[in-house]
Amino acid sequence: MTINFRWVLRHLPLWLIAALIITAICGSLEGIINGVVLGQFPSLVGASSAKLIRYLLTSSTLYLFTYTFLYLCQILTVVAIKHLNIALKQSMLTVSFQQGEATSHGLNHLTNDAAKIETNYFSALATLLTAICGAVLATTFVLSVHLLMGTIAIAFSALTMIPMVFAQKKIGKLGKDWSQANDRTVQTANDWLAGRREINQYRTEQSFFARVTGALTNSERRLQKQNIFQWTVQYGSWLLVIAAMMGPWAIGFYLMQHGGFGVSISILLTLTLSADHVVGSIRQVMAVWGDLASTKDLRKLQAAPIPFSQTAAKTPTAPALALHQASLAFGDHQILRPTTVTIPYGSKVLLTGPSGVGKTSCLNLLAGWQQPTTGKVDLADTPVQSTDVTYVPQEPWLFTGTVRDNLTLTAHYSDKELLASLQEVGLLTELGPDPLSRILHPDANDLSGGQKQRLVIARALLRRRPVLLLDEITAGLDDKNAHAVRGLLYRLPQTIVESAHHLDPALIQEFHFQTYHLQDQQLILEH
Ligand SMILES: Nc1ncnc2c1ncn2[C@@H]1O[C@H](COP(=O)(O)OP(=O)(O)OP(=O)(O)O)[C@@H](O)[C@H]1O
Repeated sequence: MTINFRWVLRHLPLWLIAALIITAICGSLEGIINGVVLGQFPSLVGASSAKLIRYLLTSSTLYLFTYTFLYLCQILTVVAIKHLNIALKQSMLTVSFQQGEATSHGLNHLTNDAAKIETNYFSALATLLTAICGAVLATTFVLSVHLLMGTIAIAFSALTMIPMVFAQKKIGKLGKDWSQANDRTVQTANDWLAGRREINQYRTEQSFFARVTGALTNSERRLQKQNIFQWTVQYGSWLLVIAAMMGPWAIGFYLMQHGGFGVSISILLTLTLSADHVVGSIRQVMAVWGDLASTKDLRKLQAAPIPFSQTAAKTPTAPALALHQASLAFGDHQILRPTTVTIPYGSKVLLTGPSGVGKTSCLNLLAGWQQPTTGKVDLADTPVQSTDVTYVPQEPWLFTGTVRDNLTLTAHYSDKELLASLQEVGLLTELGPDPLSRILHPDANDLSGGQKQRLVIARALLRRRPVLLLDEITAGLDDKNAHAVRGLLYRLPQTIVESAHHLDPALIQEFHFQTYHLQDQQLILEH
């Protein structure tokens, strides 16, 4: 999806577009008013006081009129940019989420790219509107003063567009280079802050700081390169402005000397004054064109946002989970060869295998989070979706908010249900006197790793979905808690597929677990 002019029009209310056009036209009359007002000077020589006062009042009213509209146009532009920024950031957030983009990339789009699009595209479009209005009005005036000389002046003005026509592609590419360098800066800054402890304990502050600074310098250098190139193109346009002024004068002088087409020095004077507004507006258009071009690649989002589904598909009761000739590979790294396995509802399955063999990837496949390379993964004969199952990850994620917020995730559950789920995972007494209202900060260590894990399990228990996928959930728990949490989960009637290095043999036997060992890209049934 591309953020372009059509997108902008679609995201602005009609009244705002109309008001912007009207105020831009009325606010661009300065050039003409200058011509009209200053053009009357010769007739004021020896005029009466009354005429001079009338002249002053009329001139003031005309300037007041156009500046007031210019002000209103700026205010409406601010309103329009607010609308567009909200829509842009909503789209960026949605696309990053739906495309599974890395957090640092998503944040880079939302901050740096969005800021650049605001300045160099949205604001630039507003400037373009006023510049075009100014150019059109000044052109009309110039042509009405003298058709031939006006046409010549405008034709020469058009020359100033040439550098930008040739440079816009390169400016766009430089803009993209800058964004990629920025991405790297955000990534290294993220490492610097999130990896603070490792960096400190291994005394590598200097080299890590050098990495961040290097990335920062690189992105600033790229921005500088882009800006210098843009100004160089601008300089080329300015040089052509000289031709745009001297050319019509030369022709005008020639016609004056040979007495052609009624060209006089006063016509040339008026034309130069007003044509300067044509050239000035076109020069502004050119500068803005460079800004617009610099965002060309940034405005291409990875995809169009898809509206969020309101309701999860209804999952049938007691569904079987099945791999049908399902395989998985990341590029040429094969994780699972075509495999057919059926896991009847209520089964308890253990997935084992050496580190890095692909257990988490297989769980992601069963969760519908990862699409198989070939074959399919079904739940009750329809492709499994992430909303059909509950996946409890190795590293739990808590959201900023209260324990209640973290359990409900905005769904409706009674306090009784929430407290019961905390009780089930042994957290009820550990979280203080009013556990549901306790505020959590995802980045702070106000809960231990095991407590976080149990809170996420409580969140999963509330949902009672037919399949529970557990990925190393006991990594942060002591033996007693691990045994208790597993005992609780295994007693549930749902299907459970668990990937774990540390097993609980007694429970595995008690709940009749089937063990699949992942080795050589094959799932081998052991029991
Ligand atoms: N999205 C991905 N793109 C490319 N490669 C991936 C992706 N996800 C996982 N891999 C690779 O697949 C391999 C298996 O990773 P996976 O996390 O599934 O292993 P694992 O058996 O769960 O490991 P561990 O027991 O250490 O957690 C790794 O080499 C990993 O780098």
